[in-house]
Amino acid sequence: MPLSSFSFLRHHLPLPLQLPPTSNRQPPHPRLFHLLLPPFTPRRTFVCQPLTAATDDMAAAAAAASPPTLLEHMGQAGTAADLTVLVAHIQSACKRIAALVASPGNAELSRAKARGGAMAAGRDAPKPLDELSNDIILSALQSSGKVAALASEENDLPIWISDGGPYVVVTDPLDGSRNIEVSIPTGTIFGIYNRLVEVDHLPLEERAQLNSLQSGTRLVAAGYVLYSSATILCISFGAGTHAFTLDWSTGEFILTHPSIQIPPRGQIYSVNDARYFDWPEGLRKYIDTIRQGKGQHPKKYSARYVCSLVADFHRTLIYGGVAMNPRDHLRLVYEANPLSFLAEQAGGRGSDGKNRILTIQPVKLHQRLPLFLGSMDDMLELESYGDVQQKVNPGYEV
Ligand SMILES: O=P(O)(O)OC[C@H]1O[C@](O)(COP(=O)(O)O)[C@@H](O)[C@@H]1O
Repeated sequence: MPLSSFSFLRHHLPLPLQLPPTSNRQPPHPRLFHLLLPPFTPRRTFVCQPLTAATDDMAAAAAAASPPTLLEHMGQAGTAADLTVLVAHIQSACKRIAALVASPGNAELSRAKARGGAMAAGRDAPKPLDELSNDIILSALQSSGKVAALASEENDLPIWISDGGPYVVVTDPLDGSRNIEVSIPTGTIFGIYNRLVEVDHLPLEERAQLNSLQSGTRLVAAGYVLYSSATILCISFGAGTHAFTLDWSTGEFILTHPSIQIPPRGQIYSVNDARYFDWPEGLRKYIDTIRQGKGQHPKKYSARYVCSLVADFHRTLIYGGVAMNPRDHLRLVYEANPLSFLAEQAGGRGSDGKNRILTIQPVKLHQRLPLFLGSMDDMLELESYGDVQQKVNPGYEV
């Protein structure tokens, strides 16, 4: 029996698991039904019948009805061919990073570290995962043939890849990697710009620099990949924010959250509040007020802080509220800009406490700033306190 027939049947056999009648859970995603099926048994002999034209039609109809993969979605949206090729390479790189962060090798890395440097030294020393992730992304971008320059958190200077590449990519290849040893979610963040053809005549270093310091308003696309209980790729091409979940059985990112709209107001604030005593008066007042349910929204807010930017942002995008790091810590070019673009495309806001992030002109590749992201009403209320940027930044150990 051809494999495709199996795959068709897996999608059409009745579900053996019934949801409890009182449950308000959504039924599982159609592409994931087969994961709930028990292993194939000879009792289901009818599945071995050859497929007829009718079943072929049904298979085609089912394929048309199922949610698209990332690349199918881009095809339907009429995305430029060059951009589709580039995103195809980025998604492949991120699947490799997803496997890397889940690999048993990490446990050995952390045990060796805990033993106090018993790891191999020099050329044989294992590379930290953020460096490995950077290598994976660089190599994917090189083989895409679509990238002129890459600016990454892991490199002091932008890397010039190819004169003819139509795009420039900025990235934090593995944010939150300090959490890896305890299996807390991590993420890749990326932004895509057009190459500035008007500076093609400049010396290479200057060209690379100018291309990487483009203002966030010029982003063509931006996204993140969250490596957590599910691997989720969230992306915007400037027409809404959409999230795709990796189906490990097929290796495809499947559209699971089309046209995300961040609720105008949430009930969650996300901040490292061990720094309360270093915060300015305005921020303290804001947090004190919403905690007590005395703000514009009459409910008491809850606190959630993973300390992993992509995870904190993803939750905020779906549930609403505000995620913030009020000190000069997060990076404008490859963290704040892409995430603000996604927030805005979902109806939310990204600011440094005063200004819209996307309008801040970067002057340095690794420039840091306070970052506030979230629901429109929560953000406006927060900014109305004026004094929310933390000026004291002693460089906390943890
Ligand atoms: O220590 P803080 O101020 O809570 O910062 C935590 C933030 O720093 C990050 O870990 C990023 O920091 P690094 O770029 O130094 O890895 C984010 O994932 C997280 O949101």
